[in-house]
Amino acid sequence: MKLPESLAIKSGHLYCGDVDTVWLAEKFGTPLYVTNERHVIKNYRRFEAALKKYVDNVQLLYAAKANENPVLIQTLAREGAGADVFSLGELRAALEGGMPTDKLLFNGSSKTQADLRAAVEHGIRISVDSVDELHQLDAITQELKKPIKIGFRVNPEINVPTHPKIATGIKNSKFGIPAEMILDAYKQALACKYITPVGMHCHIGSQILEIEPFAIACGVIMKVAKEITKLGVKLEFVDFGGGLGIPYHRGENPDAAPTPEEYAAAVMPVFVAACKEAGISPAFWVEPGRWMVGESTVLLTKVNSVKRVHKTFINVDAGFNLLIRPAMYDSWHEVVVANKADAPATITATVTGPICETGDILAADRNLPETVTGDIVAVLDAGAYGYAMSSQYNSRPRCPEVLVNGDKAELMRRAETYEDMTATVVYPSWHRK
Ligand SMILES: Cc1ncc(COP(=O)(O)O)c(C=O)c1O
Ligand SMILES: N[C@@H](CCCC[NH3+])C(=O)O
Repeated sequence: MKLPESLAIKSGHLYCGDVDTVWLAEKFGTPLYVTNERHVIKNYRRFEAALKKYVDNVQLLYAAKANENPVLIQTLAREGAGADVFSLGELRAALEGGMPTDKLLFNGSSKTQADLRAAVEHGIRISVDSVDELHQLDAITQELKKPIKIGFRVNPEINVPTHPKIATGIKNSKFGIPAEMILDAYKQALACKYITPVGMHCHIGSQILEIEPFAIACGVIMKVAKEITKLGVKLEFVDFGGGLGIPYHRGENPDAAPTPEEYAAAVMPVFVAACKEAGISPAFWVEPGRWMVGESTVLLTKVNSVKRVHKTFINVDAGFNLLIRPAMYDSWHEVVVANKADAPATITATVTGPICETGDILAADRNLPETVTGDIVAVLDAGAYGYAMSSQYNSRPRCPEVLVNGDKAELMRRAETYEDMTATVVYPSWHRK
């Protein structure tokens, strides 16, 4: 199996950077998320360099939803990243991570008045998702007498080869405004006293392993850019969203995941030509989440027991409470027995979590080395939508997260406790002791 660059095998153990994951599991306990910071930094630099080969005016907005740990956001902020934020919580994480407000875009198809108000008060650009939202924003800006720059999210109506639950730019998606209705939205925005439309936003979906849809979307969006320029909109940015997939299948028949260089080679010429034709020079914005952090992280989990019945179950201490992707999208994550990382596969087994649901399977029917109680199983490529989508289901406190940099390894989030989980519980008066 071709491991992600964040990992290596040394003396039979799986390493993250220069740190033995088996040692990490012992020191910090399991389950444990472990992230290679240098890998995240490398990814950021590579993505930015690929785009900057074509135009200088490029801004990467890390999709904070993929992994909103403020430490990682700080890592990316130091590299110059901004963020796509989808909630007040993500906004706060981005600000705490040190991202400047002019590198943030407040996204969302169902924003509250409080969301809009916060964006206006912080002076953060907003991706407006409906004309109704525009009118609400108009009222807020008039009340606060504060100007705000916006873009609209355009739905390019493109089918993408990914799981239907994460295809966002398809015709019947809840996101964005269809291209045929967008001119009217911009006209209405131009008429608002404190609102200046300066941008355009789209996002066609996530975990996309083909490049063509990105280039097609760019063409559709830039056609709209030309039209709205004619209306009098002075475009400062066009944001093409995220979506670049990673190779979750790493064994036989590995995923042929596109690279940022391939992405840039397909998309940037379309963008550059369309800008030239329309006589505009907006910044090129992009919102990678998964590609930035997905491969950087493993979830370490200990084997509680091995059950040999009609098949072999390896029962581990992490389940869909900590990594919901396999249960939610039937996603594939490679698993490696971290303390037997170069041992030959001799059994076929299913790695199951401790949650009281049949669907709590992390990896089904995998070829693994002989595995026993106490072994450490590493679930690969868990950095995006892993901890971020975790829960406390079955009253299980969330596990800690460790950040590795070279040979250094420290907590970037401690384990939750029972007290953390119940801190918000309030007993009604007739229940008090
Ligand atoms: C608006 C928006 N931008 C960016 C992303 C990040 O996508 P990905 O993690 O696939 O790069 C998403 C998630 O799909 C999104 O909804
Ligand atoms: N949560 C999804 C990706 C959705 C991206 C957010 N729009 C996943 O784990 O693959």
